[in-house]
Amino acid sequence: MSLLPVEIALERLLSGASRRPAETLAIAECAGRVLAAPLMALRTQPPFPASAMDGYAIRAADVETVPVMLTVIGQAPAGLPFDRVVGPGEAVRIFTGGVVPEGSDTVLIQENTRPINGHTVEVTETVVRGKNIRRKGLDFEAGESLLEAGRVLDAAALSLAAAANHARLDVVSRPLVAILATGNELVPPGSEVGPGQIVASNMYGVAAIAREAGARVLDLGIAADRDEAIEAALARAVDADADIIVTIGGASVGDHDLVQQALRAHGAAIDFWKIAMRPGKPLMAGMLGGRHVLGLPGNPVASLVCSHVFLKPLIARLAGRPAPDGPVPGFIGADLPANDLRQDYLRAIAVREGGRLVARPSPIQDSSMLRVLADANALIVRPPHAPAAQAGAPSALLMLR
Ligand SMILES: Nc1nc2c(c(=O)[nH]1)N[C@H]1C(S)=C(S)[C@@H](COP(=O)(O)OP(=O)(O)OC[C@H]3O[C@@H](n4cnc5c(N)ncnc54)[C@H](O)[C@@H]3O)O[C@H]1N2
Ligand code: MOO
Repeated sequence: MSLLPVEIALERLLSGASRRPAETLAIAECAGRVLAAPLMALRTQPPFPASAMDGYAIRAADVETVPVMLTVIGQAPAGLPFDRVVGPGEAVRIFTGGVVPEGSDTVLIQENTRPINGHTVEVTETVVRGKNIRRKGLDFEAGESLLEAGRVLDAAALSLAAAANHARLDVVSRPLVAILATGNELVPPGSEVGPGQIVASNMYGVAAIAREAGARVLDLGIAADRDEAIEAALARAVDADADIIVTIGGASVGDHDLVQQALRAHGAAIDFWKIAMRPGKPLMAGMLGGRHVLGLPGNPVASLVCSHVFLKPLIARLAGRPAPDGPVPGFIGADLPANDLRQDYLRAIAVREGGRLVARPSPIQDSSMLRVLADANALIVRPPHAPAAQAGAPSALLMLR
């Protein structure tokens, strides 16, 4: 049986994925969202020559020789411009953010002056012309492009957008990921668990990965291993206009693995099934009327590893976000046997040792073991047919946290 290499599967998955349309939101709602269009400045900042310090607006020529007395002719606090021209021998008391009045060319910090009375100030230090003035447009000019489309709206980007006078922003709308668990044996967490039953756990981890990647999530609950049950859940996903339908379980070859059959019956075209990876071999992908379908294997670790490797980049593509971080270079902390045809994702604990990131794999790599995955902070990525390797050998590491 031929298994599709991970890279080719990912390429095929992403080749059919494009960015969702934009929506306009109040700026207060935009933290962490992605700009859908370049952002232009609606105003100039600062909009006037502004004082950077508390002190006096003066003419530099007047203080070439110090000490010298100047006549204080008024005040310019922030928000209240002084409306007369500063002449020779004159000063205006100014505060940080105040408009530098016409006629003055410099702001002298108040620490270098000594007020004599309300109308006279003694200047004790000379100052370079232009000092402590933020020129008009120092930060940006009206009409300038400030942020690129695709920029994730972090703290600085949001404040910049607000400073440029945008109350609403065009952002990429978030994809909706509908998640369906399948299996007769599954019961929700907190249930009385009967004989042979298993607590459904995967949905929570998959949903967390989806949200973190920038998606909204619709929980379709648990469907029994019956065509009608699975199809009814698929119909709900279509009604909700999900961009990605994720199924969990029923992806393999057993008599009760009905997901692929139900998907086809519902009109889905399956693009690929079975990947050269461990865990995650039975992963399938396809399209259902313009929606992406990702069939994750049921084994808990397989479903989460596949979500990191496939679901995250797919969501990023739809959400207009940069591709998630790929593996980083590191080293293995234990001897590893030669690998077979499946790319391995070994659960490991990576630590920094003398500037090197060294990952020690868990001795048991069973794809049912969530505790091992929760303890791990990295996956050692071993390519297909990698030869046996000794502790200290380099290896790619996909960091989980
Ligand atoms: N003859 C073969 N058998 C299997 C193969 C194979 O190639 N040939 N592949 C194995 C691999 S690899 C995997 S992975 C599993 C996955 O198969 P399914 O996707 O069909 O998963 P299920 O059979 O439905 O479940 C497997 C396992 O996981 C538990 N499970 C399922 N859903 C959840 C959930 N939402 N939360 C928690 N646990 C879940 C389920 O109870 C089973 O124990 O197939 C191998 N078999
Ligand atoms: O590869 Mo399956 O994905 O867990 O055992």
